[in-house]
Amino acid sequence: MGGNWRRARTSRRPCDDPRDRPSFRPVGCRHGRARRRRTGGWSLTALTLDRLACRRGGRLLFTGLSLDLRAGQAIRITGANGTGKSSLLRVAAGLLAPFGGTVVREGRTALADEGLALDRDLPLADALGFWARLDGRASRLAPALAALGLEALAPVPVRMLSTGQRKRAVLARAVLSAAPIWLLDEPTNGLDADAIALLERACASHLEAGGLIVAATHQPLALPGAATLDLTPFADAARARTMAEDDDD
Ligand SMILES: Nc1ncnc2c1ncn2[C@@H]1O[C@H](COP(=O)(O)OP(=O)(O)OP(=O)(O)O)[C@@H](O)[C@H]1O
Repeated sequence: MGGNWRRARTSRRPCDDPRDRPSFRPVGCRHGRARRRRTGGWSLTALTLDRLACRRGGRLLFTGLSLDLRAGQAIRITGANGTGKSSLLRVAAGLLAPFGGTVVREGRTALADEGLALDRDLPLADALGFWARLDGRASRLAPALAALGLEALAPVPVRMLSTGQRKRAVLARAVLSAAPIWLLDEPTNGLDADAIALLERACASHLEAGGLIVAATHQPLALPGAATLDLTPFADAARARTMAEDDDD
């Protein structure tokens, strides 16, 4: 996952199609700017996707997706396999260039996906500690391990972790990162009920502190004040656009 963790950068690219108009704004929630000021968290946190289109493998996956998230807000992204949820997160993280539209990130970004990026031969605490030191967050290692119930696994080599334990380690990195923007790709994959409860608590704390969360998930995930965005209509719009362009040829 080392390649998936990036300092915030702002990318702007003109939308190539003014027809891409539908927008989605999550409802405001009680975790807002006032709370961020109270917690003394990040100075500015926002993620704005404007008329985003994504193309992969020569195929337009979705188009016309707009989203504006501020401090304390969260959204769940749903949609059938292959609609482009993971791709959307990669575009939002700045790892994949949008085909159309713009992405503006205000704040550092942590993408927690299937990648692990922890030294497999190190004990978990040392492997996570490597990143914690890089981020100047060594003192937060123990709380991050505790947040995902990993204390007992601290001395266990990463290669010996189970699927769910590895997923918890990935999520612990998000907690440890101090990045206000969390992009979580199928965060509940492999987690048992207790671990999901811990994840939900960690997410609630993050929002309370003025962070924001985008979670692509097929599973229920309780996120305070979160709306749900179904990617299907945006994938349908992409299909319709592709068909119209084919007809024009
Ligand atoms: N590196 C890549 N190169 C080309 N095409 C890709 C690449 N990665 C993904 N795709 C394609 O993009 C489409 C969307 O994939 P993506 O993983 O974003 O969907 P998803 O909605 O997250 O799916 P799932 O629910 O199965 O996780 C798929 O058809 C996939 O084959």
